Amino acid sequence: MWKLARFAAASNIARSRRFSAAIPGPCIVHKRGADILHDPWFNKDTGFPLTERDRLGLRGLLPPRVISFEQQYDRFMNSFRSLENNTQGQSDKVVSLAKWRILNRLHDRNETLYYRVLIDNIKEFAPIIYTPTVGLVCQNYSGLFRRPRGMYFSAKDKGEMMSMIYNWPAHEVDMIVLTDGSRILGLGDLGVQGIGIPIGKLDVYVAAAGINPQRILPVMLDVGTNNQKLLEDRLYLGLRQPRLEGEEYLSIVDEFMEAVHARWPKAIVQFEDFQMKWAFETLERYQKRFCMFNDDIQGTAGVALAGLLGTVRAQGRPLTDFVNQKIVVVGAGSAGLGVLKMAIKAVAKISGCSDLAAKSLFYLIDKDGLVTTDRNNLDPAAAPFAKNPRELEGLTEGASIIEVVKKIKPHVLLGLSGVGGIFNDEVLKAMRESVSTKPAIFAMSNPTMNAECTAIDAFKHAGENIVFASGSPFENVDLGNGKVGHVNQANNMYLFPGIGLGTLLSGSHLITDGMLQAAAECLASYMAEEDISNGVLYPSVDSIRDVTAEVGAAVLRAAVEEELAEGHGDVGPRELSHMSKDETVEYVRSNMWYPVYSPLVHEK
Ligand SMILES: NC(=O)C1=CN([C@@H]2O[C@H](COP(=O)(O)OP(=O)(O)OC[C@H]3O[C@@H](n4cnc5c(N)ncnc54)[C@H](O)[C@@H]3O)[C@@H](O)[C@H]2O)C=CC1
Ligand SMILES: CC(=O)C(=O)O
Ligand SMILES: [Mg+2]
Repeated sequence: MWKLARFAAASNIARSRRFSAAIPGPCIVHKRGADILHDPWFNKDTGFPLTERDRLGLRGLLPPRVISFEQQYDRFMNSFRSLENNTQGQSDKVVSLAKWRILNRLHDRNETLYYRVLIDNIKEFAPIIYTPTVGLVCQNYSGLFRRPRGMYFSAKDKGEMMSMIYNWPAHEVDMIVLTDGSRILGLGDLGVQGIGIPIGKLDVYVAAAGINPQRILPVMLDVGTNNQKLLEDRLYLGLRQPRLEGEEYLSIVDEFMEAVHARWPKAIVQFEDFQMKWAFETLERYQKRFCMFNDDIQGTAGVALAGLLGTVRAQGRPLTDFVNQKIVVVGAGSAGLGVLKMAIKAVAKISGCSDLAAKSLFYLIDKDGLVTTDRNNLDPAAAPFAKNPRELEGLTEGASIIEVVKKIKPHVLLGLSGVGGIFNDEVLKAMRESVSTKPAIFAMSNPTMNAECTAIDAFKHAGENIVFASGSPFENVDLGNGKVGHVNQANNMYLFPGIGLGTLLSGSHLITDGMLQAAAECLASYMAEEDISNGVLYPSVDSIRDVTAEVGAAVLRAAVEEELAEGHGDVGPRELSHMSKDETVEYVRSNMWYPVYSPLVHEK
């Protein structure tokens, strides 16, 4: 497929072509001398040409030789490779943190070079700046902290946020990722240390969607933590108080959202890793007022839906067969319930059945087992998906995963529980009895330690004909005799960058269900039949810019259809509505920022 080839892994030829790209337009800078060297947005290290050194008062502040961008790139990659060699034999944790540190130092020093190495090596570096290593970084944040990144709003800042927001140095902000640190991946409440997640997600935005890094803002809303270990840790950098609750909590989030909206009315706010109750409540509260979405509920749902549709195709069945699938979802949190909501709508749409009929495909399990209407204190959020035990033929309230799998013999077993290893040998072996010709196992919880099972165990116990996907990356599995068990990465990183970029370019002031559904449908149809039949449901992370261009275009076109598109920059709603599908993809692609050194022009 041409589109897959376009942004395939950076071969040397492709790279050298990019290094000799046309001269970029100038960039205005309001500082001079050492201040520029200490600003990672503008710093070029030894790459400043001599004329620029003169113009900007840098002469004498750098060693005399000018090093090209390509040489700087190679120098960094050589250091990275030496680090890999020098850390051989050390624990995974030590190696991962060492890799994160070397990348982070570059990020802090020279963003242009940092994002270039990230874009060109996204498959290798995503597991460092994103899941799983970002989880380890968050767990150790207070010890790893050297310099701040993003903004921190705390419960102590109540009443001050409207002025604080102006402390951010950039005039324009397009994309904000916000967390309160209450449910960081599957690692629980990490308080202020959760800032690593917005930083990592925004790095993916820059790498995958080409959002300009000068227009991104990671934000931590520190309302305290209920993590006793952190409260007792003398190095902990957040507020040492229990989390705010109820109206006190909401008033902090309200104030932040209003402050953002006042300064940057078009900025998109992605809510990330909020505990379930606040994830749903804030989505409900803001989705019709602000340009926002919740990635764990909505982004994850779209990626899982694309995977579920892929599993129907992988069995050689038409999509209308979705209605005959049996799907067990383990985890009734923000992610699991988000998946159910979107998937049920999709089943009803594809097969023309009622929502009620669509619901009957799904079995929901949480920490107390199978969710049924017999449950005492049934969570209202899970209630719409609770089974009537009278219709279950032998399964009762609270049935365990193994009981449900043995009884139902599902086509798909999907985990969003945050509990590592919960798909144990027995559960995986029971999946051999699945009624599907290609049973699917999605161990979507992050980071790696929290995955419901490993790829090796899945292929070993559930059989070689399964389709496997995980939230964090695993290596493909060698099945012997030259056969390979393909590992898909079912992670919302395939959607959120396109949702953000498509919304930004549409100029819509809201993110609607229609726009999100368009994103999911686009991802679902991205893979060719041949790949799908080989169990390859998602594209390689190497082609993430291409995926994002397609997803972004789908989101933009949905906004146009819903008459929400107000345009962006010089391109107004009329021009957007006249673009063909291919033109929209090209338009989105051409708006992706790409890291090159721009000539710097000083202005007072
Ligand atoms: N792959 C991806 O793109 C994404 C993965 N996730 C992952 O999903 C996980 C859950 O996220 P949320 O839904 O936001 O968390 P959550 O805390 O809202 O929900 C967790 C759910 O798992 C259930 N659970 C806990 N222990 C269980 C057990 N022993 N058996 C069965 N169910 C159990 C809980 O009852 C709850 O319903 C996290 O690990 C997160 O990293 C979340 C979003 C995206
Ligand atoms: C991927 C993601 O958003 C999560 O694990 O929470
Ligand atoms: Mg998340």
